Amino acid sequence: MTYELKEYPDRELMMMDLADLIASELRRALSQDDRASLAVPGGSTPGPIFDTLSAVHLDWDRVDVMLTDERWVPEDSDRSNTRLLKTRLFRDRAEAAHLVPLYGDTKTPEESLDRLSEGVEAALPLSVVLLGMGTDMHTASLFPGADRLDEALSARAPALVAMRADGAPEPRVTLSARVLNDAMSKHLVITGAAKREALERAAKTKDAHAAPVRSVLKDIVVHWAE
Ligand SMILES: O=C(O)[C@H](O)[C@@H](O)[C@H](O)[C@H](O)COP(=O)(O)O
Repeated sequence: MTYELKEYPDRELMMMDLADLIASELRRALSQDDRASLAVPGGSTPGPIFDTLSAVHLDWDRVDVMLTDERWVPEDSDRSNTRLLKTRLFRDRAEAAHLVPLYGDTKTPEESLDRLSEGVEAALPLSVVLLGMGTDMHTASLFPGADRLDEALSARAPALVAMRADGAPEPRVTLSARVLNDAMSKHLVITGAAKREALERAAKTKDAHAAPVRSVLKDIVVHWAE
């Protein structure tokens, strides 16, 4: 595994540094192309990164932003990653960015998948991807034992895959490993001893099905703070 580990003295500093780093990578992408794209995780970790990022000077109206994965819950649910994105990132200067939706108001993700996939594909390849990880070694919604994990990890995977897993309380949609790995720049943000230990375990595991985060650990920078 070729991941680079960057350790920070504390979480606050890490979140601010990461926001600056993402902003400078987006600026570089915008200097080379008309548009740039950013994929970010939901969950409880990235909120402070979004807070800083939302205030940075950037041609946000030329940036497409999407989630790495979404939980199939309505947007007014506390568990909605879209809601997190809208309240923490899409404000201040970043309000001008274009949201690529990963949720549609249908009963199942499958009913919205074609439409959502079109939007995602139009914004590829990703300029920058930021990923999160769980202690069960999932990243995005690539969960160990998930029903469509094979498809999502395959070299010819579609951009977006609907996913159900014992470790996830609701159905999900997730970017596939192929799309995540095609990004120009990849980052993983983790905090605490348990996630660091899980990352080290994943790197040693041969089987990406047991440790799906392994599938994105090549050419990635892992950012860690206690
Ligand atoms: O919707 C989600 O759950 C995420 O996108 C997921 O992949 C997340 O990044 C990890 O589960 C870590 O979550 P925490 O940051 O809450 O630990």
